[in-house]
Amino acid sequence: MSGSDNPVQAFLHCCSSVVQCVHAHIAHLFPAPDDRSSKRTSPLFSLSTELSRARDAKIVVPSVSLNESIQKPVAVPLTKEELGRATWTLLHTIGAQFPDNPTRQQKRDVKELMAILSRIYPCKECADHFKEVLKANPVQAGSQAELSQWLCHVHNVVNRSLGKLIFPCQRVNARWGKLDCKDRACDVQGPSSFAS
Ligand SMILES: Cc1cc2nc3c(=O)[nH]c(=O)nc-3n(C[C@H](O)[C@H](O)[C@H](O)COP(=O)(O)OP(=O)(O)OC[C@H]3O[C@@H](n4cnc5c(N)ncnc54)[C@H](O)[C@@H]3O)c2cc1C
Repeated sequence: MSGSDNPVQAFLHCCSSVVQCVHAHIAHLFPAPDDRSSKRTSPLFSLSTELSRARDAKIVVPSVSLNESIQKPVAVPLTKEELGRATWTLLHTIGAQFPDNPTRQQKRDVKELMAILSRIYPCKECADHFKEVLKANPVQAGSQAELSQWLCHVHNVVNRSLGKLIFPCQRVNARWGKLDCKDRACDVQGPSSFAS
Protein backbone atom coordinates (compact mmCIF):
# COMPACT_ATOMS: atom_id res chain seq x y z
CA MET A 1 0.00 0.00 0.00
CA SER A 2 1.46 3.37 -0.89
CA GLY A 3 1.53 6.21 1.58
CA SER A 4 -1.20 7.99 -0.35
CA ASP A 5 -3.58 5.03 0.13
CA ASN A 6 -3.10 4.93 3.87
CA PRO A 7 -4.87 7.80 5.65
CA VAL A 8 -2.72 7.52 8.77
CA GLN A 9 0.53 7.78 6.83
CA ALA A 10 -0.94 10.53 4.71
CA PHE A 11 -1.93 12.31 7.91
CA LEU A 12 1.54 12.00 9.39
CA HIS A 13 3.46 12.90 6.30
CA CYS A 14 1.15 15.32 4.71
CA CYS A 15 2.00 18.85 5.53
CA SER A 16 3.70 21.35 7.63
CA SER A 17 0.71 23.54 8.43
CA VAL A 18 -2.06 22.18 10.64
CA VAL A 19 -4.79 23.60 8.40
CA GLN A 20 -3.37 21.92 5.30
CA CYS A 21 -3.04 18.71 7.19
CA VAL A 22 -6.67 18.68 8.32
CA HIS A 23 -7.80 19.42 4.76
CA ALA A 24 -5.75 16.54 3.39
CA HIS A 25 -7.06 14.16 6.04
CA ILE A 26 -10.67 15.12 5.35
CA ALA A 27 -10.06 14.62 1.64
CA HIS A 28 -8.87 11.09 2.41
CA LEU A 29 -11.90 10.29 4.53
CA PHE A 30 -14.38 11.81 2.10
CA PRO A 31 -12.90 11.51 -1.41
CA ALA A 32 -14.61 13.24 -4.30
CA PRO A 33 -17.33 11.00 -5.84
CA ASP A 34 -15.24 10.16 -8.91
CA ASP A 35 -12.31 9.25 -6.69
CA ARG A 36 -14.11 6.70 -4.40
CA SER A 37 -13.66 3.51 -6.36
CA SER A 38 -9.92 3.88 -6.63
CA LYS A 39 -9.11 5.17 -3.10
CA ARG A 40 -10.72 3.04 -0.34
CA THR A 41 -9.89 4.29 3.12
CA SER A 42 -9.08 1.62 5.67
CA PRO A 43 -11.15 1.91 8.89
CA LEU A 44 -9.73 4.33 11.45
CA PHE A 45 -10.90 2.13 14.30
CA SER A 46 -12.80 -1.09 14.83
CA LEU A 47 -15.57 -1.36 17.39
CA SER A 48 -14.00 -4.44 18.99
CA THR A 49 -10.87 -2.36 19.75
CA GLU A 50 -13.08 0.33 21.21
CA LEU A 51 -14.90 -2.29 23.32
CA SER A 52 -11.67 -3.57 24.84
CA ARG A 53 -10.59 0.03 25.52
CA ALA A 54 -13.95 0.69 27.14
CA ARG A 55 -13.50 -2.41 29.31
CA ASP A 56 -10.00 -1.23 30.37
CA ALA A 57 -11.52 2.12 31.27
CA LYS A 58 -14.27 0.28 33.23
CA ILE A 59 -17.03 1.65 30.99
CA VAL A 60 -20.07 -0.64 30.87
CA VAL A 61 -20.74 -1.89 27.34
CA PRO A 62 -23.43 -4.31 26.18
CA SER A 63 -22.21 -7.92 26.13
CA VAL A 64 -23.24 -8.23 22.50
CA SER A 65 -22.60 -5.38 20.16
CA LEU A 66 -22.05 -4.67 16.50
CA ASN A 67 -18.68 -4.65 14.85
CA GLU A 68 -18.96 -1.54 12.75
CA SER A 69 -16.85 -2.76 9.87
CA ILE A 70 -18.64 -6.08 9.26
CA GLN A 71 -22.04 -5.44 10.93
CA LYS A 72 -22.13 -8.84 12.68
CA PRO A 73 -22.75 -9.42 16.40
CA VAL A 74 -19.54 -9.75 18.42
CA ALA A 75 -19.66 -11.48 21.80
CA VAL A 76 -17.47 -9.92 24.50
CA PRO A 77 -15.93 -12.79 26.52
CA LEU A 78 -16.81 -12.97 30.21
CA THR A 79 -14.04 -12.73 32.75
CA LYS A 80 -13.51 -15.38 35.45
CA GLU A 81 -14.78 -12.82 37.99
CA GLU A 82 -18.00 -12.09 36.07
CA LEU A 83 -18.64 -15.81 35.69
CA GLY A 84 -18.02 -16.28 39.43
CA ARG A 85 -20.43 -13.50 40.43
CA ALA A 86 -23.12 -14.88 38.10
CA THR A 87 -22.66 -18.42 39.44
CA TRP A 88 -22.74 -17.36 43.10
CA THR A 89 -25.88 -15.35 42.31
CA LEU A 90 -27.53 -18.49 40.93
CA LEU A 91 -26.39 -20.67 43.84
CA HIS A 92 -27.39 -18.23 46.61
CA THR A 93 -30.73 -17.64 44.88
CA ILE A 94 -31.37 -21.38 44.81
CA GLY A 95 -30.50 -21.33 48.52
CA ALA A 96 -32.98 -18.51 49.19
CA GLN A 97 -35.76 -20.21 47.21
CA PHE A 98 -35.14 -23.72 48.54
CA PRO A 99 -38.10 -25.25 50.43
CA ASP A 100 -38.07 -25.47 54.21
CA ASN A 101 -38.97 -29.15 53.86
CA PRO A 102 -37.33 -30.35 50.67
CA THR A 103 -38.15 -33.71 49.14
CA ARG A 104 -35.48 -36.39 48.89
CA GLN A 105 -35.24 -35.65 45.19
CA GLN A 106 -34.61 -31.94 45.85
CA LYS A 107 -31.84 -32.76 48.32
CA ARG A 108 -30.31 -35.14 45.77
CA ASP A 109 -30.60 -32.51 43.05
CA VAL A 110 -28.60 -29.97 45.07
CA LYS A 111 -25.86 -32.51 45.77
CA GLU A 112 -25.73 -33.47 42.11
CA LEU A 113 -25.67 -29.84 41.01
CA MET A 114 -22.63 -29.16 43.21
CA ALA A 115 -20.89 -32.33 42.02
CA ILE A 116 -21.55 -31.42 38.39
CA LEU A 117 -20.31 -27.86 38.97
CA SER A 118 -17.10 -29.24 40.42
CA ARG A 119 -16.59 -31.16 37.16
CA ILE A 120 -17.74 -28.83 34.41
CA TYR A 121 -17.41 -25.33 35.88
CA PRO A 122 -15.67 -23.51 33.02
CA CYS A 123 -12.57 -22.49 35.02
CA LYS A 124 -10.40 -25.52 35.71
CA GLU A 125 -8.60 -24.03 38.69
CA CYS A 126 -11.96 -23.09 40.27
CA ALA A 127 -13.55 -26.48 39.55
CA ASP A 128 -10.58 -28.38 41.00
CA HIS A 129 -10.57 -26.21 44.09
CA PHE A 130 -14.34 -26.57 44.50
CA LYS A 131 -13.96 -30.38 44.39
CA GLU A 132 -11.65 -30.13 47.40
CA VAL A 133 -14.05 -27.73 49.13
CA LEU A 134 -16.92 -30.21 48.64
CA LYS A 135 -14.86 -33.09 49.99
CA ALA A 136 -14.08 -31.16 53.16
CA ASN A 137 -17.61 -29.68 53.40
CA PRO A 138 -20.27 -32.15 52.26
CA VAL A 139 -23.47 -30.54 50.95
CA GLN A 140 -26.07 -29.79 53.61
CA ALA A 141 -29.50 -29.36 52.07
CA GLY A 142 -31.91 -30.49 54.79
CA SER A 143 -33.82 -27.19 54.63
CA GLN A 144 -33.71 -23.70 53.15
CA ALA A 145 -31.83 -22.41 56.20
CA GLU A 146 -29.34 -25.26 56.11
CA LEU A 147 -28.61 -24.93 52.39
CA SER A 148 -28.21 -21.15 52.44
CA GLN A 149 -25.87 -21.36 55.44
CA TRP A 150 -23.85 -24.12 53.83
CA LEU A 151 -23.55 -22.08 50.61
CA CYS A 152 -22.45 -19.07 52.61
CA HIS A 153 -19.82 -21.20 54.34
CA VAL A 154 -18.37 -22.71 51.15
CA HIS A 155 -18.42 -19.30 49.45
CA ASN A 156 -16.39 -18.03 52.41
CA VAL A 157 -13.93 -20.92 51.98
CA VAL A 158 -13.42 -19.72 48.39
CA ASN A 159 -13.28 -16.08 49.56
CA ARG A 160 -10.58 -16.95 52.08
CA SER A 161 -8.49 -18.80 49.52
CA LEU A 162 -8.64 -15.70 47.28
CA GLY A 163 -7.78 -13.30 50.11
CA LYS A 164 -11.27 -11.76 50.04
CA LEU A 165 -13.33 -10.58 53.01
CA ILE A 166 -15.40 -13.14 54.91
CA PHE A 167 -19.16 -12.59 54.57
CA PRO A 168 -21.19 -12.66 57.84
CA CYS A 169 -23.47 -15.64 57.28
CA GLN A 170 -26.14 -14.37 59.67
CA ARG A 171 -26.83 -11.77 56.97
CA VAL A 172 -27.20 -14.23 54.10
CA ASN A 173 -31.01 -13.98 53.95
CA ALA A 174 -30.81 -10.19 53.91
CA ARG A 175 -28.30 -10.29 51.03
CA TRP A 176 -30.02 -13.06 49.08
CA GLY A 177 -33.70 -12.69 49.87
CA LYS A 178 -36.48 -14.53 48.13
CA LEU A 179 -37.17 -13.53 44.55
CA ASP A 180 -39.89 -11.02 43.86
CA CYS A 181 -42.25 -13.30 41.92
CA LYS A 182 -46.02 -13.14 41.77
CA ASP A 183 -48.02 -16.13 43.06
CA ARG A 184 -44.82 -17.86 44.22
CA ALA A 185 -44.02 -18.68 40.60
CA CYS A 186 -40.28 -18.70 41.52
CA ASP A 187 -40.64 -21.36 44.20
CA VAL A 188 -38.51 -24.41 43.54
CA GLN A 189 -41.64 -26.52 43.12
CA GLY A 190 -43.38 -23.88 41.02
CA PRO A 191 -46.80 -22.28 41.53
CA SER A 192 -48.60 -25.65 41.83
CA SER A 193 -47.24 -26.07 45.36
CA PHE A 194 -49.06 -22.84 46.27
CA ALA A 195 -52.41 -24.42 45.58
CA SER A 196 -51.76 -27.63 47.52
C1 LIG B 1 -17.90 -22.61 42.81
C2 LIG B 1 -16.93 -21.47 42.54
C3 LIG B 1 -15.58 -21.64 42.74
C4 LIG B 1 -14.68 -20.61 42.45
N1 LIG B 1 -13.35 -20.82 42.60
C5 LIG B 1 -12.47 -19.85 42.24
C6 LIG B 1 -11.07 -20.08 42.31
O1 LIG B 1 -10.61 -21.17 42.68
N2 LIG B 1 -10.24 -19.08 41.87
C7 LIG B 1 -10.74 -17.87 41.43
O2 LIG B 1 -9.95 -16.99 41.06
N3 LIG B 1 -12.08 -17.62 41.39
C8 LIG B 1 -12.94 -18.57 41.78
N4 LIG B 1 -14.28 -18.33 41.72
C9 LIG B 1 -14.78 -16.95 41.45
C10 LIG B 1 -14.76 -16.13 42.76
O3 LIG B 1 -15.36 -16.84 43.83
C11 LIG B 1 -15.52 -14.80 42.62
O4 LIG B 1 -16.81 -15.04 42.11
C12 LIG B 1 -14.84 -13.78 41.74
O5 LIG B 1 -13.50 -13.60 42.16
C13 LIG B 1 -15.58 -12.41 41.83
O6 LIG B 1 -15.54 -12.01 43.21
P1 LIG B 1 -16.34 -10.81 43.83
O7 LIG B 1 -15.46 -10.22 44.88
O8 LIG B 1 -16.88 -9.90 42.80
O9 LIG B 1 -17.62 -11.41 44.57
P2 LIG B 1 -18.15 -12.90 44.64
O10 LIG B 1 -17.25 -13.73 45.51
O11 LIG B 1 -18.43 -13.40 43.27
O12 LIG B 1 -19.52 -12.70 45.41
C14 LIG B 1 -20.63 -12.06 44.80
C15 LIG B 1 -21.42 -11.37 45.91
O13 LIG B 1 -21.86 -12.35 46.83
C16 LIG B 1 -21.86 -11.82 48.15
N5 LIG B 1 -21.07 -12.73 48.98
C17 LIG B 1 -19.73 -12.78 49.14
N6 LIG B 1 -19.40 -13.79 49.95
C18 LIG B 1 -20.55 -14.39 50.30
C19 LIG B 1 -20.86 -15.49 51.13
N7 LIG B 1 -19.92 -16.19 51.78
N8 LIG B 1 -22.16 -15.83 51.27
C20 LIG B 1 -23.14 -15.14 50.65
N9 LIG B 1 -22.91 -14.08 49.85
C21 LIG B 1 -21.62 -13.72 49.69
C22 LIG B 1 -21.29 -10.43 48.09
O14 LIG B 1 -22.37 -9.52 48.12
C23 LIG B 1 -20.59 -10.40 46.74
O15 LIG B 1 -20.60 -9.13 46.17
C24 LIG B 1 -15.18 -19.36 41.99
C25 LIG B 1 -16.55 -19.20 41.79
C26 LIG B 1 -17.43 -20.24 42.06
C27 LIG B 1 -18.91 -20.06 41.82
